[in-house]
Amino acid sequence: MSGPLLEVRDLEVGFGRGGRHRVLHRVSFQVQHRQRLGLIGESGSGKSLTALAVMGLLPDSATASGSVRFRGEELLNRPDRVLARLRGDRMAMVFQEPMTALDPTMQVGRQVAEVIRLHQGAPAGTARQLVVDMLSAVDLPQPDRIVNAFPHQLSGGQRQRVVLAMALVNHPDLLICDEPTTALDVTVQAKVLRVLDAALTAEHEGCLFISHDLAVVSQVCSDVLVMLEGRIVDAGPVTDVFGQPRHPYTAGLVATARLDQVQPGQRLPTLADFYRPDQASWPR
Ligand SMILES: Nc1ncnc2c1ncn2[C@@H]1O[C@H](COP(=O)(O)OP(=O)(O)OP(=O)(O)O)[C@@H](O)[C@H]1O
Repeated sequence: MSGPLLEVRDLEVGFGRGGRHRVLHRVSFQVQHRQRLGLIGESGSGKSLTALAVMGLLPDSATASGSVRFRGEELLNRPDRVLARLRGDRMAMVFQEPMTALDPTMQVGRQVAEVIRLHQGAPAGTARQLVVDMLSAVDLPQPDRIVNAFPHQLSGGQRQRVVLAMALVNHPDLLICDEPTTALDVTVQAKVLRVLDAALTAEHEGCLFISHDLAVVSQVCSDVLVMLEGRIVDAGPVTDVFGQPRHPYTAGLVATARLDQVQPGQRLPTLADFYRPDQASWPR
């Protein structure tokens, strides 16, 4: 397909009467097919609101203007039934805290099956094998047992992998991740990132990956946007933006993350340096 997967142009979001308290200022960027675009910036810079605007999940108190086009179709300020059709089907989102996406009263297998049923129309029974395959693909141990577990019986990292399974099971074109591993400890974080990397590689999905962690973004993403006080201040391939930052704010971020010790021209390590996903094992 020609044209970008996602095109955000002059997105402005404000709160208060008439959106007078503006928090996003003329935010413009594109996500191409198969591109992994990182979005970094400090707390309060506007990363989450950017993602929520794309997903049509801004709070009612927000006023938004500009344009958000997904595969050429305008989404901004469209009715919720149009956006609900796209969410979980062509676009999916993973939040920082897995319990926001999970129902504590329902077995996780049923929750994954429910997503399949809603969007693929499959009867609940036929989905079971696909659910087990999906839980196995996100590297959950004993998936045929975990399918019957309730969220509170799983660890944080296991829950986030269930959420990833729910986000990926309908093969969305665009996956938005908002700090998906921030709540996890470092080893579990690495595991969830490996699963995500394998999924994105196997499915050729586009990804908007929000993080405040430059090292994580340099591992997962090919390109990056740097956001400061509601504006994009730097953008480009990860190696360029982190290797030769143009904006002083980016230079400061890089200095504190010590990514400046990477020699010019030297490739930053990526997950592929540590892990080769088995593309054939990804369930369909
Ligand atoms: N519902 C709301 N009402 C008023 N202001 C809000 C609301 N939600 C967010 N904001 C403001 O918008 C700005 C951007 O918030 P946003 O959540 O997008 O930041 P962020 O970069 O994702 O931060 P974090 O990394 O902490 O999640 C902040 O100044 C925040 O206070």
